[in-house]
Amino acid sequence: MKFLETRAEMVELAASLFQRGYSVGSAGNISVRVADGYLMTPTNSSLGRLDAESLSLLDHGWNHISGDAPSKEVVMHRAMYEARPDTGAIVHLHSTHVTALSCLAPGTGPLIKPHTPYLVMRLGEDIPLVPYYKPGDPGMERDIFEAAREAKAIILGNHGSIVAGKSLVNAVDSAEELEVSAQLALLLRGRDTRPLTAVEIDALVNR
Ligand SMILES: O=C(O)[C@@H](O)C(=O)COP(=O)(O)O
Ligand SMILES: [Zn+2]
Repeated sequence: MKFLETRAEMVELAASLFQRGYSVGSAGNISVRVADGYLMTPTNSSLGRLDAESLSLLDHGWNHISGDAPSKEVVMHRAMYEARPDTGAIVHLHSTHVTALSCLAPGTGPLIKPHTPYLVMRLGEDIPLVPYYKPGDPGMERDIFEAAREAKAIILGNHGSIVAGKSLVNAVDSAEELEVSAQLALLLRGRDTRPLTAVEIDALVNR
């Protein structure tokens, strides 16, 4: 996809997420891999009101080249691209149900169990949790890298989610699926449920 089309797609999909309540205020950020490096949402920008020409452009070494100053979460995005080299775009959200799950006291099992096939097909069987870091803290780099090697979606303790995709459309679709799965997990909490079996999961993952 050409550079101008990529910028336009970022503005359009970010606005769509915002309009449907997946982000509010200036929460969340998005990056997309481009020929010269990475396009990223500027810090303190609203996903609902991005300006294509103000998007931050960073080179392959994540140095700021043009546009407004990038999101404070450069290190978080960088760690995920490094852990998953096939990543074309990353979406970080504070969507309500994922964030609610991320604030629960740590338990023994996974926050989101594999109850539905679409979750497993899109995001795999396990969604890891990385413990709380202050937003923008470069200290999270190792934890994000390790978690991202195992999964394309991560729950950020007391914060939200970060999701990688091969393309921006793919990352947005997956972030939406994660949010709905978190909502289901909260609805099912404390109930006797039937997660998919190992055989059923295998048939989805290896289909
Ligand atoms: O939660 C935070 O502060 C950041 O992770 C965030 O979502 C928005 O930060 P910027 O992208 O720097 O605006
Ligand atoms: Zn955030």
